[in-house]
Amino acid sequence: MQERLERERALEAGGAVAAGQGEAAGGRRSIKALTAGILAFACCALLALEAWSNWHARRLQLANAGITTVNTARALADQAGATFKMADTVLVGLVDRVETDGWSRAQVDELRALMTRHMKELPALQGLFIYDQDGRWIVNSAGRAFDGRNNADRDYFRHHRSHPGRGVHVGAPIVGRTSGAWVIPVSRRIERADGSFAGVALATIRVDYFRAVYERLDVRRDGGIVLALDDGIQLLGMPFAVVDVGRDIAASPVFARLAAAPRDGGLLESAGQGVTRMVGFSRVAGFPLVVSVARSKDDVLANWRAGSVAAGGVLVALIAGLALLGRQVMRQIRLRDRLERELLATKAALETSNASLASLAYLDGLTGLFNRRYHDLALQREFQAARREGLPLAVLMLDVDHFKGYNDRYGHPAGDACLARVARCIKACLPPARALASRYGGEEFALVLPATGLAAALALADAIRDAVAACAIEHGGAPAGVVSVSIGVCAMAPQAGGGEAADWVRRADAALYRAKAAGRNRVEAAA
Ligand SMILES: Nc1nc2c(ncn2[C@@H]2O[C@H](COP(=O)(O)OP(=O)(O)OP(=O)(O)O)[C@@H](O)[C@H]2O)c(=O)[nH]1
Repeated sequence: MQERLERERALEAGGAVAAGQGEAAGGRRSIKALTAGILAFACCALLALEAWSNWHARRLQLANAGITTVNTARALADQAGATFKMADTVLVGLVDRVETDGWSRAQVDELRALMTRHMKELPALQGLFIYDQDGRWIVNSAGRAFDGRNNADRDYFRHHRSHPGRGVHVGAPIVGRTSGAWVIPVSRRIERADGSFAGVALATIRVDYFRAVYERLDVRRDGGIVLALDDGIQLLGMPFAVVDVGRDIAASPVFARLAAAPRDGGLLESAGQGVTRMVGFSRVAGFPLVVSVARSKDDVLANWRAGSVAAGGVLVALIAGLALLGRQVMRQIRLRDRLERELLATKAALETSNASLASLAYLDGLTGLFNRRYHDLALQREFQAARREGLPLAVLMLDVDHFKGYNDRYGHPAGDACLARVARCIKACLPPARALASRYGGEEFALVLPATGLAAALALADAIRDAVAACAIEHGGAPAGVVSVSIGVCAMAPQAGGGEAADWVRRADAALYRAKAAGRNRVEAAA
C-alpha cells in the first residue's frame, strides 16, 4: 500500500512536471514562431517599400526628364522660328521694294544701304542678296558689286525659277561664296507685274549662330540637338561636326518616326550604338523645320541610380540590424527556455525527493510497513471518521512469539530477516480497502481496519496467524518448532464503545497479553 502511495505521489509529481513542460514547450514554440514571423514580415515590408519607392522615383525622374526635353525642343523651335521669321520679314520688304521700284542704279544704292542697316541689326544674318532672272548679282549687303558672278546654279535659285509660288524657301546648308562659311539660305521669288520670274531675294543665316546658341545648352553625355529640314536634311547637329552639316538623315530610324509624329511635338525613345535616348522634338511654326533634343536615359537616371544605391545600402544595413536583433531575441528565448527546463527539472527532482522523504518519514526501513508515527496519525484519522460515520473500527496488535529466543539462537540479523518475512505475510493478508499495517515497535505490529466489525477482524487475525505458520520459519526454541504470532483484537464502533483512539490499542494490547498468557500462537478478542 505504501508502495502504491509512493507510486501515486511520483506519478502526480511526474504528471505535473510533464504537463508543465508540455505547456512551456508549446508557449516557447509559439513565441519563437511569432518573433520569426514579425521579423520576416518587417524585412519583407521594408524590401517592398524600398522597391516601390525606387520604382516610383525612377518613373518620376524619367517623366521629369521627358517634360524638360520636350520643353527644351519647343523653346529651340520657337527660337529658330523667330530667327527665320526675322530673315523672311527682311526678304518680304526687299522683294516688295524691288517689285515696286525696280533696280535702277539709284535704287540699288538705296537697297544696299537698307541691307547694311538690316545686317547691323540682325546678328544671325550672314548676308542679303538680290539676283536677276539669270542669277547675276544685282545688289548685296557686303557693300561691293561682284560683277560677273552668277548664282543660277544654286538650288534655291533653280527652285524659284521653276516654282511660281510666292512663299518662303529654306534650303540645305551651303558654303557662302562671299564668306566661305556654312550658311542656311532663306529665299523668296521676285516677279514682274505679269507674274513672270524676275529674280531671287536671298538671306543667309549663319550656321554658327545656331551653334553658339546650342552650345550653351548642356545635354550631357550621349545627348544631342538637331535642327533639320522636314525632308531630312540636317542643318546642324550638336555635338557639332562640320561633316554633319547638310547630311541627309531622312533614313535614320528616329527621323522616320518623327515624320509620323504629331506636328506640335512630343517624346520618342530611340536605341542605337548601345545607348537608349529620350528624344523630345518640335516643329518650327511657319517653316519646314524640326528641332529635336536627345538625352541619354542612362544619364537621366544617374542621380536616381546613385540614390537607389545609397537607399539600398541603408536598407541592407537595416535588415542586417533586424537580423542581429532577431538572433539576439532568439538567443534570449533559447536561454530562457533552457533556464525554464532546468527549473522544471529541478522542481520535479525536488518534488520526487520530497515525496521520497515523506515516504521515508512514515515508513519502517526493515519491513517496509508504516512506522509507529504514521500508525498514530492514521489511527486518529480513522477513529474520527468512524465516530463521524457511526461505523466500527478494528485494531489488531500482533507480537512474534519467543522472539528473544529466536535472536539468541539464530542471531540478530536472522531476527531482522524473520521480522521482514512476518511483515510480508501480514501485507499479503491485508484487504484492499483502507487497511493499514505498521511496525509498532520491536517485534510488535499493529493493524488499523476501518469499517471492520469483530467477526471480520478476527477472521483477518486468524488468516495472518495461519499465513505466518504456513511460512514455517524454523524456530528451534518454540514448542511448534516454527515461528508463530499472537494477536489481540479490539473491534467496535467508537460511538458505542466510547473513549479515545488509544483505548482501542490498549484493549487490543490487553487481548494480546491474554493470548500470550494462554499459550501464544493464538488470537484473542478484547472483552
Ligand atoms: N533481531 C531483532 N530483534 C529485536 C528487534 N526489536 C526487538 N528485538 C528483540 O525482540 C525480543 C523481544 O523479547 P521479549 O520482549 O522478551 O519477548 P519474547 O522473547 O518474544 O517472548 P514473548 O513475547 O513473551 O513470546 C528482544 O530480545 C529484543 O531484543 C529488532 O528489530 N530486531
